[in-house]
Amino acid sequence: MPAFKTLDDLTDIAGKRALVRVDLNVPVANGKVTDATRIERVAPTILELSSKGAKVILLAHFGRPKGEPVADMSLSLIVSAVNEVFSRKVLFASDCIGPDAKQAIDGMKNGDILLLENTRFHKGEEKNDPEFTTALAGNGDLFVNDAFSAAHRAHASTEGLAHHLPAYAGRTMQAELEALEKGLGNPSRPVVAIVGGAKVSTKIDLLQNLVKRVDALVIGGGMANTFIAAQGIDVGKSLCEHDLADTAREIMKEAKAGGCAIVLPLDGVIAREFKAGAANEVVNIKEIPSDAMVLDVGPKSVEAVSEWISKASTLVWNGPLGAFEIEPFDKATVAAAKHAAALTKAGKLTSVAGGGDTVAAVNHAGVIDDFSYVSTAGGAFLEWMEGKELPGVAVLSKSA
Ligand SMILES: Nc1ncnc2c1ncn2[C@@H]1O[C@H](COP(=O)(O)OP(=O)(O)O)[C@@H](O)[C@H]1O
Ligand SMILES: O=C(OP(=O)(O)O)[C@H](O)COP(=O)(O)O
Repeated sequence: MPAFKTLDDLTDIAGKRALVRVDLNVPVANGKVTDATRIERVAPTILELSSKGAKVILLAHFGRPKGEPVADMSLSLIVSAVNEVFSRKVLFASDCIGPDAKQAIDGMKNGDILLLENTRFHKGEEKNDPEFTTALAGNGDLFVNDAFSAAHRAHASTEGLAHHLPAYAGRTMQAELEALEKGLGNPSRPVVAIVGGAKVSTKIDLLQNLVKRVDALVIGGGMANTFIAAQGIDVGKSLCEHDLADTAREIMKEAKAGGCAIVLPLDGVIAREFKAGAANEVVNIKEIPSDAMVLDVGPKSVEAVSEWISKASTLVWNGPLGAFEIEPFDKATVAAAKHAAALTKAGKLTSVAGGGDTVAAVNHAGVIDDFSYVSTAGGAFLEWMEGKELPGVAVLSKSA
């Protein structure tokens, strides 16, 4: 467990401007937050700081807008969900630096909570640019990082700020690291990992190390399509990153050499439209029509995944097996979640799942309370599992 300062080290903060990095990158459909877990998890830190009289200024990203304002990635869309979870009125400023931010901060009273607009609307955020970081730091007297799920990013608001201001870990940051260490610090074998979802390019590299630490890697979702295509199989219009075929082949080679089983789908549920209730059918994974896309793994694959979960003593899971937000493409994810939950309840499995959408999926399956631990983090949790140093955590230790 890394040593860092926590909120317990913060005394006499009435009137101080606390810049708090949180992860509010929550799933949204039709303008509504569909899973508020990440908001709920940062509430203790924010309400504690507020009750001690700090002016609480929230920094967060939302989606991947690539350094420019994008209307449907505005954090204004989630303010009402934040108000609801905190049972408080949270103020909002339409920029995270500059005159709009300054005006809003100058108007704050002790204990107020202000959410600043998406930090990723500025190119300097992801570049960890010193000029942008200095501008952010100018709005605060201290920095609290409570965004464990973004701690694998060395961005201005997750890493840079800790070089400018006294830095502290928030309650969720602390709790996540403690829970992961307790559940997975010395995992009981066999360890089975399930990795699915859509963030193929940002997660595929970490599989290279993960296959050295687990006994089996079950691949589903968009990630699976990339591995299937890498074997020369046509995946039609499926979500797939063809330029990562070499990386996928390399991972399969390394897994084989190290004795880690790679489990890929045998069949898929295909459709021609990405929408709920779209006409669909099950096909062999080698027979995907060129005008169709795989939106879920099929029943034979679910059976195989369930068998691997049954063999596991420890399960780590990030990324849904299919497009679970649109029925009936949630079937495989729900079946796997229920199976893992039942084994956990029976005391036969330690199960840890994480990631913004994975949490939503496990919630959708109705079994979130039966998992051993559910992390808010996906990529960060897998990188932690790989044994990698997370920049957002490392900098807190250095500044302690
Ligand atoms: N076969 C698929 N085709 C398209 N999208 C998929 C497929 N399988 C999963 N997804 C999508 O992956 C997304 C979640 O991926 P990701 O962001 O990597 O997970 P997490 O947020 O849990 O880390 C979901 O929105 C889901 O719809
Ligand atoms: O949703 C997140 O990560 P996750 O999809 O791995 O759970 C975090 O907010 C990080 O987002 P990013 O992967 O765009 O840096």
